[in-house]
Amino acid sequence: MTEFTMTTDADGVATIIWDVPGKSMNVMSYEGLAQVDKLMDEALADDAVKGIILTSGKEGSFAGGMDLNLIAKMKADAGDNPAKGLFDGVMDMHRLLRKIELAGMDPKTQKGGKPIACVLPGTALGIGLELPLSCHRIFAATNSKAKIGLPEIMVGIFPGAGGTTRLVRKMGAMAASPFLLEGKLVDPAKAKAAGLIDEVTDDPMAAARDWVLNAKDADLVKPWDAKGYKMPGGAPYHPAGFMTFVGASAMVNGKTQGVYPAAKALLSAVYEGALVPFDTALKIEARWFTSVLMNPSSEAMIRSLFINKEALEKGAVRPADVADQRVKKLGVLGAGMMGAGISLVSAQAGIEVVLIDQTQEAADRGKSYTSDFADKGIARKKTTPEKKEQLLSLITATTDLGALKGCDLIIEAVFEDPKVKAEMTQKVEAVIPEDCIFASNTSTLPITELAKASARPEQFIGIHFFSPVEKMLLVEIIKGKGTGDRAVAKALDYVRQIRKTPIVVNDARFFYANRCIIPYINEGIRMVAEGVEPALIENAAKLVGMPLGPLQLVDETSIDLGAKIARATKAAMGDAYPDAAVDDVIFWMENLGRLGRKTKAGFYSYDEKGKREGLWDGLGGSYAIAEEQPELTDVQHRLLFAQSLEAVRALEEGVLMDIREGDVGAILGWGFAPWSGGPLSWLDMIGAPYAAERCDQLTAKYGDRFTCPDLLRDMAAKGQSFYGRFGETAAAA
Ligand SMILES: C/C=C/C(=O)SCCNC(=O)CCNC(=O)[C@H](O)C(C)(C)COP(=O)(O)OP(=O)(O)OC[C@H]1O[C@@H](n2cnc3c(N)ncnc32)[C@H](O)[C@@H]1OP(=O)(O)O
Repeated sequence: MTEFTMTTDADGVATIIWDVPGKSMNVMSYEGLAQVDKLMDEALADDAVKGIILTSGKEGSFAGGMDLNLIAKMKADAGDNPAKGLFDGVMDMHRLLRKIELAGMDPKTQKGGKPIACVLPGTALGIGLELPLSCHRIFAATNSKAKIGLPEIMVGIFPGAGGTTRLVRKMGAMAASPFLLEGKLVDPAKAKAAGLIDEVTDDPMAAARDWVLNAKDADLVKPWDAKGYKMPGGAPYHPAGFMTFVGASAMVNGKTQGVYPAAKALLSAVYEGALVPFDTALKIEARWFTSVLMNPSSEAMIRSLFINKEALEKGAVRPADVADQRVKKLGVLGAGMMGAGISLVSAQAGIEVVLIDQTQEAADRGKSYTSDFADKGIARKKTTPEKKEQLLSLITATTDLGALKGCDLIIEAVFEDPKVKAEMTQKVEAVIPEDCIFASNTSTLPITELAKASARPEQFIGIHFFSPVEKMLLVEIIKGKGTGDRAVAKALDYVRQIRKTPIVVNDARFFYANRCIIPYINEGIRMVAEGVEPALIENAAKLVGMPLGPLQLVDETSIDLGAKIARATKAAMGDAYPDAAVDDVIFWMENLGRLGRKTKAGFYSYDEKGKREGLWDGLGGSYAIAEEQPELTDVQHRLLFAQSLEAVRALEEGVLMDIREGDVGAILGWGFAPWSGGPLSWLDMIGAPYAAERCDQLTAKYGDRFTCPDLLRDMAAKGQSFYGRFGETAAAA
């Protein structure tokens, strides 16, 4: 497949166009690298060529980077000695980019090279920016929608095609760190201001051509190849540079708790590379990049956070034979926090919204959420007053159910009371079109039960948002027993419209996400009851990559909600209810009125403004700290297994229908240790035999809730992994 082509004009300007057939955006492949390498060789050797322009044939983008599908299997493709195979492959990439950079110039005189410009019509990410960074000048089109940067760290790798070494030498470690360590993406104007690219213009091809035809020898010499080069901000052996590196290291460790291999490797590559000449630094970068590619975390992160996330967003689990169900008019019942957030994200997607509440004041308050959100955007120059008006014009706040006429989707977000919900369902079904889909945003009530109030149970479904709606990326779609395919397709098409990631699960107590997060919180609280040092519980959670410790999480979601869930679960389970020790602590806290952040008192103490201060020292008064504290690994495993075993049980019971959804949903829904790729990926990482053995040990020590699920036991016996057992499509059924 031809991915790069070259033409040379009468003035000797060779234009190399990157245009991968059948892709809406270029991505780099092994074949592409070989092709651009060959064309560069030809252009550099051809006396008729005076200069080169590298650009893309895609409108609005240069490239999305190296093909992440390829990176995910690079290790498997690298032969019997994968570390060597990977290192050699990375060094080949470095050689190509270095060849572009040196452009055939005489190494002694630094003269006689051919100018190479890169033209970016828009988005340029990963190697799609590293390749331009090796050229002599980068011209970008004026395109405020374009994203420019190095997002590799977000999927568990780092810019390993010279981007790390070049950026630090170009702008200094301090200025480079948001791009390298946080994967910050910017539009062309900001990229130019930051020094990532050189020019932004309406006609970048003309500007590049002009530059190529007039460039001087000195214009081709990169700062790091020029005599007397000094790293901006200082190299680590200078006091200022040293402090930058110490600060960056502390910041990275603070943010990642050392569990993300890519962040550590990146810092090492930057530090060690800054001490040595450029070409040696590239080798060091290649060595660290290889170590990251060898680490199972990078494969798991790419799989869950890019490949499978994207597959779910693009309809991997959508019923195939249902026509397009995009939403035109949405009715939202209940203008509280969830209803208001759902209205906001729907209006942002251009959907007409009718927001209903019992009083006009309540409905207006819900709409004002969108207004306030837009005001913040205006203050931060992310939107304009005109766009705000446009957004607000899409939302009708009213008490009149008649306004729901013509809606093709209703999302009910009223009080979590089955009676209230049933009444609303019936009232609303009387006015909406026959074919309208009715969804409940309940987080706790079974969909099949709620659907009993509906005259059209096949059109009844759960669409469960997480709070705050505008920030949380996951939407959990719940199929009740009677839910039909059109309702599932409608929910999926709607989630795609609002640009969130869906998972589809079968109905069961707490569905999937809450079902897994509750055992995590409960395990933390149970440890408090046992006298485990609360700081040990919270830190153990952070050290395995959970964004919030279980005690902080219950403070955020509120302790009275925890108590309410505990009462309802106990009522439903009767004697089989396993969490009495947890209730002891939860009800005690509830009686004390320490309900979490909202009362500025919970497992943590808060100041007047609600800022978290530290763990509440009164806890030890009733739940004395035991003299003997458990091993850190035991605490960590209790917290991880509590969630992961629940995910396995959800899979066994058919609540989860696809293991991709189990992993993606866990990371996006409740922040399950992203470095691991999700709970099922984590179990794959530690291996089923070890996981089963740990289950037995934890069961003997702490109780039956750690009993190894049959599925995991069977996998252990057969030496299987989840992704191995469930195959390419990863479908559980
Ligand atoms: C050593 C070097 C390492 C690297 O370079 S690692 C890769 C670093 N790059 C990334 O992490 C970026 C990943 N891609 C994205 O985040 C998004 O995509 C974009 C922001 C680039 C674009 O988003 P949007 O405008 O919403 O378009 P869309 O539909 O997501 O993407 C257009 C098509 O491009 C494919 N794509 C983009 N980047 C990559 C990539 N890096 N690897 C594989 N595919 C990619 C998508 O899948 C899709 O494809 P289809 O048109 O077939 O649906």
